[in-house]
Amino acid sequence: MATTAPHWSAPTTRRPVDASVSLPGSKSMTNRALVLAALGTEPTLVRAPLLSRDTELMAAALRRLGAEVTATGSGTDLRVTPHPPRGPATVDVGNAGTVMRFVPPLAALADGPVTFDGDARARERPVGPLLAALRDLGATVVDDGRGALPLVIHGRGELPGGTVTLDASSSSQFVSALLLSGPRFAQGVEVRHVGAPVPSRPHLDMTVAMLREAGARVVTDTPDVWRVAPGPLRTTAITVELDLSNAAPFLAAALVTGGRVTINGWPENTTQPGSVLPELFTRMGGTVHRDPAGLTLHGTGTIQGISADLHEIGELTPTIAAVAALAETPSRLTGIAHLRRHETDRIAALAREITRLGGNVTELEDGLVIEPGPLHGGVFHSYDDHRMATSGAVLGLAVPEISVENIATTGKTMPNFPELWGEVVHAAT
Ligand SMILES: O=C(O)C1=C[C@@H](OP(=O)(O)O)[C@@H](O)[C@H](O)C1
Ligand SMILES: C=C(OP(=O)(O)O)C(=O)O
Repeated sequence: MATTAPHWSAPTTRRPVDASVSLPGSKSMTNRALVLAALGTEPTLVRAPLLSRDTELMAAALRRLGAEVTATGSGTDLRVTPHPPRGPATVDVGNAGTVMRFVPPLAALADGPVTFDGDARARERPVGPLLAALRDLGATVVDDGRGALPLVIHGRGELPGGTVTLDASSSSQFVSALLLSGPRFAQGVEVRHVGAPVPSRPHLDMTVAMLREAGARVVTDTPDVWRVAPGPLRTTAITVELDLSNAAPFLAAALVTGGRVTINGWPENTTQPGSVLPELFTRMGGTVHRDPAGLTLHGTGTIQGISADLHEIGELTPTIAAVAALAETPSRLTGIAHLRRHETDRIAALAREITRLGGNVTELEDGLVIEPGPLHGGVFHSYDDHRMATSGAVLGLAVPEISVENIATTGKTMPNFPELWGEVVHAAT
């Protein structure tokens, strides 16, 4: 008989946390690195990758398409040996947006059919504009008739490529997906976005920067137009930065407890959206200090609410909303309608769960208004969403007796979250 794991009691502390934290690698950079390496001309060492559900799904997908992906050294790096992509193959995308969007263009280069399916939620997440773009670029795509998973790409071993126009307002990953495989299309690719602004700009910058690092020629001199020239990807090593999005709940712990958290090895220059966290959490009441060891956030004992357009940094919303629910003044978080099609409808889920704990939250079409007020304990549901689970943990620091349902869902991007969180809270002075 199937058993359900017990809810996880989120640790509460009345004392300031005082900890230095070493975080695993970035999901977004790991999965880009794996795709670029699989499309390369020679074996590539991916250093310090994230090992989690999303990256294992990506590695498995690339293996299905013929690449070799193996652990090397002490098991902390991955070696990718590319081979021409081939079908027939079946790819499980789980609920990983990066696998669901980045692998279909690569499958369009395969010789043979490639079938994609995933978790129930994956069938609800948008992929239609990407599929239409692939068809325009010469691919044969058979979907379920709704422009969603499950789908089959019937590759012929090459793709003409060329210029394509699409609406990427529901996910930046459509553009990243086409650009990442673009060097291998016969004519390269020119992607033109039309429609409401593309979200998650830093992730597009990350795609462009990593393509260039791997030897691709990318032109971005016109807003909303990206051109990738055809040519080889001659990468031999890619180093993955630590995951700044998963740094968010740990920095929040300093703010919420009036303590100190240092994120070891914070990168000096980065395209990750988490680079805005120091400024954002300063506005919410913290102070930030950088030195060669890393980035330190000190909480001051007060938490201010914030008015912020989070369109570019949507994936940080669940943590920011949790901090906002503990603030002394109201917050207004906007520009994040696209979060309704993330791992779960994050706007509805945050509103429901914070309200359930006594909070005062108004759901907007594109965001949340969060008013100050006392919270009480209860079950915080995670909706199979890693970032919902970690926001429950942030609330639990200050509110006794919160239990998070399905903390294991943090395994999507951070399997060691519960242990590391326990160590940080334990390190309260
Ligand atoms: O390219 C990426 O690695 C990502 C892009 C963003 O997706 P959306 O643009 O769909 O929000 C982000 O939310 C996601 O977590 C990771
Ligand atoms: C939206 C996210 O993930 P995905 O890559 O599945 O889109 C996320 O990690 O917050």
